[in-house]
Formats: sequence, structure tokens, C-alpha cells
Amino acid sequence: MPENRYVLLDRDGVINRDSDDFIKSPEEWLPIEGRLEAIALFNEHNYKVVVVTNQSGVARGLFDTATLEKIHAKMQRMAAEKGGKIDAIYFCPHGPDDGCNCRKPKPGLLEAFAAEHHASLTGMAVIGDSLRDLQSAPARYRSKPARAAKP
Ligand SMILES: O=P(O)(O)OC[C@@H](O)[C@H]1O[C@@H](OP(=O)(O)O)[C@@H](O)[C@@H](O)[C@@H]1O
Ligand SMILES: [Mg+2]
Ligand SMILES: [Zn+2]
Repeated sequence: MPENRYVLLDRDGVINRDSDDFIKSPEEWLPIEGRLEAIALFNEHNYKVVVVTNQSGVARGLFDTATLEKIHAKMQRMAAEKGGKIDAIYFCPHGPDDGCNCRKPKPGLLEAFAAEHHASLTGMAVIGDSLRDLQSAPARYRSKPARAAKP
């Protein structure tokens, strides 16, 4: 049985529009044109899609995890409407000063994914809209240096 192939996507600014006021509700979650179709395309090419996202809005009291789950249910539903499937979503609910290991650029979200899916992070494709997303893949796993595309 061939090993599953994964692509790890950041959420805000990659799948959906980001906001300086955070994405606090399902209504505020709006896909960026073409990105849900891109998830379906990854699937067509036998890549499973996993989302890894910092959601410090929880620690900041802007929304709770129940609301975050509703946002993610909308994302999953809209992806499915375009023929795409998000296999798993890993999020960090902590704030910048909480000292957790899962807030990107810390590797905790990717390591949790790798452990739960029995997947290797070596050479794993990580797509993000900020450098911290790319830095969340520890250098020992990277085939080339992390850099964010010029805006
Ligand atoms: O891009 P991902 O990881 O999917 O999510 C990032 C967002 O959760 C939020 O990240 C926050 O960064 P701080 O947590 O305040 O540093 C702010 O930039 C918010 O405007 C933004 O919506
Ligand atoms: Mg982002
Ligand atoms: Zn965390």
C-alpha cells in the first residue's frame, strides 16, 4: 500500500481571507477565490490535505473553540461542495505569551499531525502566507530553506 502523501496548509490568508480583526465567526470566514478548488486538485493528485493554524483569538477571548469548530465545519462543507476534502485540522488556541509548543513557528502542530497520521515530515510540503508557517517545519525536515513568497 503506497504511503499517504500530504500537503499542510495554513488557514487564514491561504484558504480564506485573513483579517487584522481575526476571523471570529463562520460569517467572517470567506474562501479566497480558487483555493477550495485547489484543495480538490491536491486530492485529485492523491494528496491528502491537512490544515495547521494559529488561532490565538481563542486565548484573546475573541471566540471560543465551539465557534472555531463551526468555522471549520463551514470550511469543510464548502471544500466538499468543490469536491475537496480536508482530512484533519490542527489549531493552536494559545496566545503569543503562553509558551506553548504548538503556536507556529513552533513545531507542535506538525509533530502532532505526523504522530497521529504516522507520517514523516521530511520534505513535507507546507504552504503558508507568513514565514512562521514555513518555519514551523523544523530545519532538519526541510529539503530547502523556508521563505515566504513576496506579496
Ligand atoms: O494564518 P493562520 O495561522 O491560519 O491564522 C492566523 C490568524 O489566526 C490570526 O493570526 C494573528 O496573529 P497573532 O496570533 O496575533 O500573532 C493575527 O495576525 C490575526 O489578524 C490573524 O487572523
Ligand atoms: Mg496565515
Ligand atoms: Zn499552542
